[in-house]
Amino acid sequence: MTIEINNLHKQFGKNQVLKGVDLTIEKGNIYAVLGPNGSGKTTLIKSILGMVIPDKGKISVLNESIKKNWKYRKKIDYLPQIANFPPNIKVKELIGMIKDLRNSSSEEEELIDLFGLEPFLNKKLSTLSGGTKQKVNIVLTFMFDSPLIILDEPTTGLDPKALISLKELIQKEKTNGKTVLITSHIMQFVEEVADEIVYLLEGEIYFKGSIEKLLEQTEQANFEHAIAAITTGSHA
Ligand SMILES: Nc1ncnc2c1ncn2[C@@H]1O[C@H](COP(=O)(O)OP(=O)(O)OP(=O)(O)O)[C@@H](O)[C@H]1O
Repeated sequence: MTIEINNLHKQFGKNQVLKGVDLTIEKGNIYAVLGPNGSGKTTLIKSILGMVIPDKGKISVLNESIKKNWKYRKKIDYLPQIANFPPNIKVKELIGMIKDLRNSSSEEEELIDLFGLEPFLNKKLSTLSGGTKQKVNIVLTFMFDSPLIILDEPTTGLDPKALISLKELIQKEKTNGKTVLITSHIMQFVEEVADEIVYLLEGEIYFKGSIEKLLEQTEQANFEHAIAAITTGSHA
């Protein structure tokens, strides 16, 4: 088991975001964490990363409780939704900096090649387009060799070629036995990469299972409609 979450609660002020989340993430699968805007996907992911401290509940990552334990973070490669890197440094300097910070072995050359980033290595981050910045973020995430990969909205700004490369990269990591957790609002992308759907609604896991099971349960013929059906159904 890669991640085990029991009875997780988190509120911000009066806003109760997570109200008793129970979730098991098994090794070697690709999971999509879905849910409407504001349903708590990022809060859940940040709780797993130790960036949000839960009010109640227990989280174990790779069979270790994460409470008062920071070493487990080294076993996770994380792509944040919005990466705030210093604007004045060059792409290659940023890559070097992250390598020094992580102090782990990395393989970035192949990834730089895959996303066509060579011409940008000597450019400052502030001069890059949104999609190019996201490609740099992807390189920074995938260049290490951690057993757990967490991607928050990884497709943002990517062109079709980069999107295909990202999908191939995710599948390759799965073949290598990695566990991948993804949030995305792009249903076509989710349908193509995810083995399991985890659907958060009103602070709880409303659905967990394969896309086939979701289609059956919602009596819908298509995935995007099935997801929309859950969302509208609950608020009707
Ligand atoms: N640090 C914080 N302080 C106060 N409220 C917060 C904080 N972080 C998140 N929230 C609130 O918690 C709720 C859940 O936010 P979260 O970002 O987890 O949702 P999400 O499902 O990832 O949304 P989206 O699909 O829009 O990215 C929102 O109402 C948000 O305003």
